[in-house]
Amino acid sequence: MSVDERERLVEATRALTYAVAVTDLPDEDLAAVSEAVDSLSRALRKQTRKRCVTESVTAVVESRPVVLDRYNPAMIPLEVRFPEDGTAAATVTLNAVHQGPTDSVHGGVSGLLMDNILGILVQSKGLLCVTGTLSLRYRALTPLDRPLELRAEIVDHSGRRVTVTGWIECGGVRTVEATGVFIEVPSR
Ligand SMILES: CCCCCCCCCCCC(=O)SCCNC(=O)CCNC(=O)[C@H](O)C(C)(C)COP(=O)(O)OP(=O)(O)OC[C@H]1O[C@@H](n2cnc3c(N)ncnc32)[C@H](O)[C@@H]1OP(=O)(O)O
Repeated sequence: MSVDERERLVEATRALTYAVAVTDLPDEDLAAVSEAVDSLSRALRKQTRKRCVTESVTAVVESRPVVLDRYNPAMIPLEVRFPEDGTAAATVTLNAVHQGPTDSVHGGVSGLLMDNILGILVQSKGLLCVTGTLSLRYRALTPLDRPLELRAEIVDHSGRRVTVTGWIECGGVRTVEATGVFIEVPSR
């Protein structure tokens, strides 16, 4: 399968996930849909690989934007830009698939987004790290269906520890603040 066809399949699958999350069809109409979806799963499983397709970490450089999790339909694709001020930035809109119990973005999903943008900023500097500690402060509910602005900046690098802060804003209101301590590891 070519990469473009894979991306098309992943996009279609995300659209299906959204449709499943919000469909209000009566139960009697769902059986046929489930049957069709099961049949698609069987078709795809005829040939599988062990892990999801990902971009190589060493391909992440601050001179060009990168899309994280482009080929994993269960993750949130994040196009990360690296402005000249040395930070990382991304814009993303989430929907009902990622809702928490308060009709807003699930807090764990916000944590995932923060881990990703903080981590990829560190990686873009050529530092191979894993997340050691990630702290989050939820200042306000993060809305669904509206563009969210994500940002990350490195505030300290001492020894193997790289400290990064980041935040999520919506309409100029900061809803989440994060601090991550990333630990340099030997390249595998
Ligand atoms: C397209 C592709 C995109 C690629 C880019 C994608 C970006 C996505 C980002 C997601 C990244 C992840 O989710 S990574 C997955 C989640 N993280 C993990 O699973 C990490 C699991 N933990 C570990 O592997 C380990 O505990 C390590 C590597 C973190 C540390 O073990 P170690 O190597 O033995 O190091 P150790 O000697 O203990 O400590 C080294 C130094 O770090 C400090 N240190 C150690 N742990 C911590 C900690 N949790 N918080 C603070 N500081 C710590 C120590 O005090 C010490 O400081 P000093 O005494 O030297 O001063």
